[in-house]
Amino acid sequence: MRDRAPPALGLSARFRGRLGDFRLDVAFEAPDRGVTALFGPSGCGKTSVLRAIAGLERFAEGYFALGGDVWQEGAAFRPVHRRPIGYVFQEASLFPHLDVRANLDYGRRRALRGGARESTRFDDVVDLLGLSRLLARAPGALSGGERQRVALGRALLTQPRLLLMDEPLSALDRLAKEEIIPYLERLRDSLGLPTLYVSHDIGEVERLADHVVLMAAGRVAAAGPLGEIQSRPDLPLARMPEAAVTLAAEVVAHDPDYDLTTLAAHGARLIAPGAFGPPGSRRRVRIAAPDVALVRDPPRASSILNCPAARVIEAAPRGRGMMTVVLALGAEGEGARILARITRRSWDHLGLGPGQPVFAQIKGVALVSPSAPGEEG
Ligand SMILES: Nc1ncnc2c1ncn2[C@@H]1O[C@H](COP(=O)(O)OP(=O)(O)OP(=O)(O)O)[C@@H](O)[C@H]1O
Repeated sequence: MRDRAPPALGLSARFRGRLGDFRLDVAFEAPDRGVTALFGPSGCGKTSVLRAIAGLERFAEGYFALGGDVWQEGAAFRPVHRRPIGYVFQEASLFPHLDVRANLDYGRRRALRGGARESTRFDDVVDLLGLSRLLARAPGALSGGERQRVALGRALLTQPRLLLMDEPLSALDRLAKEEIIPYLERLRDSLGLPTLYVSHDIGEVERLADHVVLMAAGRVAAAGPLGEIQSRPDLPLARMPEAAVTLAAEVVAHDPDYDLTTLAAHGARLIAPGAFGPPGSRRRVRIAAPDVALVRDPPRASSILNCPAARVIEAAPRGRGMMTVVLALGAEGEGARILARITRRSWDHLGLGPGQPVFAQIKGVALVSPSAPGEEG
């Protein structure tokens, strides 16, 4: 009998070993839905973890299970061709002699021949990724962003149970990135396919990830829901100059006269400029730490539209003169966490400390996903 608990229903990974001089020693769990970002600086081992999960790399010690299905444990090792994964790389490697339709169909036929059940249908993938106008084109006649959408479609049609994406946007310019991200968001929101997404771009992580595995030097520094990892002052995200927290919010109403939308986040109602869809639409908003000021009493007149009640949870010094303050929204601090970046002098003058009720003057509430996927082609 092994003295290990039965595998959790999510995704569970543990790899330990060497690649040349590099030592990898990681263990993490993630939900079996949504996007989990593997985030960390260049060379910290993100790609090696993906390759290990795909079965392309075999470390001295390894364990991997998804939804109770164990792919690797001890001497047991399921070979790469028997792992139900879709792999999307930095650069799409499409067959140049096949048109887009045949490229997409290639993955689908192979999976079905291998006995996979067709749970992701061709037409649905074409629709989801806006590929219908591209089907007759040769890969050489596609833009970089279009090629990546086709590569993604091909990966989805292999009927994977896990999608692995290794910096899929890093070879694209900014405009092409902006074009493709809404498709990735749509995929995340409509398929529910567990996805491991490697990136060292915090902007991509803020937009796409639900969960984050923060890596450094071959190890896992922390893992958890995005908002939790962003708002922990002991972790590097909260220490970055552009530290921010992304919150899940629901559209409550749009005021057409002023073109302002009211959103309900956990613990506060927030107002943001623009129209974000009908009431009930779920959106992500981003609040940057340097955009948040703290006041003890609600201001009587201010141009700042958002000043929700909050409680101070904790604070950490940033350099000699600044503080990063963690707040919980809501009069009792029952809501989501956000960060404020204030001077140490303000911290002292306001007599702030853990548990203190405050009002958070939020200068900017930005929608993280401003646009729906564009027209196809
Ligand atoms: N086959 C190998 N032999 C020796 N060293 C390797 C091998 N593969 C990767 N490495 C080293 O392992 C370390 C981790 O590489 P890895 O590609 O996993 O990092 P990463 O976080 O994905 O980096 P990047 O963001 O730059 O892609 C690097 O120092 C790399 O040089």
